[in-house]
Amino acid sequence: MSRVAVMGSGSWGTAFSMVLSDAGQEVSMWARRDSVVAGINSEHRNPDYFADIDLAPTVIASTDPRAAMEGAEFVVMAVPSQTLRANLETWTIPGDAVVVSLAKGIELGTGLRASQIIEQVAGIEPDRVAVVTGPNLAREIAERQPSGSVVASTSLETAERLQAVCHTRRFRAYTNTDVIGCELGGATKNVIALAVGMAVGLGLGANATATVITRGLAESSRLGLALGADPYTFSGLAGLGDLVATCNSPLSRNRTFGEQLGRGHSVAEIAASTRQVAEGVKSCASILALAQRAGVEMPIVEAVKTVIDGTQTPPQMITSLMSRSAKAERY
Ligand SMILES: NC(=O)c1ccc[n+]([C@@H]2O[C@H](COP(=O)([O-])OP(=O)(O)OC[C@H]3O[C@@H](n4cnc5c(N)ncnc54)[C@H](O)[C@@H]3O)[C@@H](O)[C@H]2O)c1
Ligand SMILES: O=P(O)(O)OC[C@H](O)CO
Repeated sequence: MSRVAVMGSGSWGTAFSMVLSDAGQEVSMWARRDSVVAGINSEHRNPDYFADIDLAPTVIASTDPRAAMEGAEFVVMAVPSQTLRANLETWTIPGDAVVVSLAKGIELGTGLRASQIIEQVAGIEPDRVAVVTGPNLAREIAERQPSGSVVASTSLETAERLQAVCHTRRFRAYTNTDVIGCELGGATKNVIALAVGMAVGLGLGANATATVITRGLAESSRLGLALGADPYTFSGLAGLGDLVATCNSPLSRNRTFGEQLGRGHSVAEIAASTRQVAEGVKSCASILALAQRAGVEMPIVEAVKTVIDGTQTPPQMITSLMSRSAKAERY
């Protein structure tokens, strides 16, 4: 049994805590709100996320980050990408713990992936940093539906240690050492899901959504290749797998956000209607900046950003994408 701290008690932090406890680990969660801690410790339920599903009694919670991380061999970052740096700056990671990111976004301003933020802020070597990614809609994981996932670290040994603590008969974790590709796949699929959601909200059909998904994968792979990723990662669970799950599921916050945009709601209205984060809304800008620096064309990401910025409407976005010059199909 390993002791694992999960820093963040939102959707994915809560569902991943269930995976870890199902795999036999002792889990200690950090939450910001007293009511969430009280619910987990006394009712064994998170009152704010999946309140209908029981947590194992061995899952405990605290609002004190130091107490949550005490003695942990793995510290899991389960906060949104744009808040990771500020949270990490206030935390002291214990001893030689492996730090694991669940985040799927690129930091605004720096263009850093979550693993790079962890290395930079916590001063941890890459071989002690890992990520979990793949087609893992939190609600389905919390319901213990079967899913594949990817645990990635530049150190295969670290990835295998993480695999050993979270692999279950319902959560099939595959190792990967291509952290760059795994994190880029997870971040870019959120932006592509916004575009697919817009197409759905506009009433477009399967041909349109399949085209956005496929060309979205092409531009994500192009970016990955330019930034040193293994292109095969993009045809795996962290790439195609997550893209398909997110773009096809009404459970996805990014696809849902896009769908609301397609139905004519504004970014501000949609953001105000939920407290959950659709990472693609911010990461479209940071991913586009990364692509421009690398000289990579990402027309769908660029088009999504115009809608988020309010310079195009979703129908105009579709028209502008369809009006691009004719091309050969290549990555
Ligand atoms: N929900 C999913 O299905 C899912 C699946 C895989 C990956 N992810 C990724 O995991 C990360 C976390 O997502 P989530 O779904 O748990 O998000 P969420 O919005 O449900 O929860 C975020 C958690 O972070 C905490 N937090 C700490 N500091 C914060 C701050 N400054 N602002 C906002 N929240 C703060 C919140 O209290 C909350 O507990 C994201 O990068 C997301 O893309 C989510
Ligand atoms: O709800 P979303 O859009 O943040 O997607 C959740 C997961 O990343 C799916 O794997």
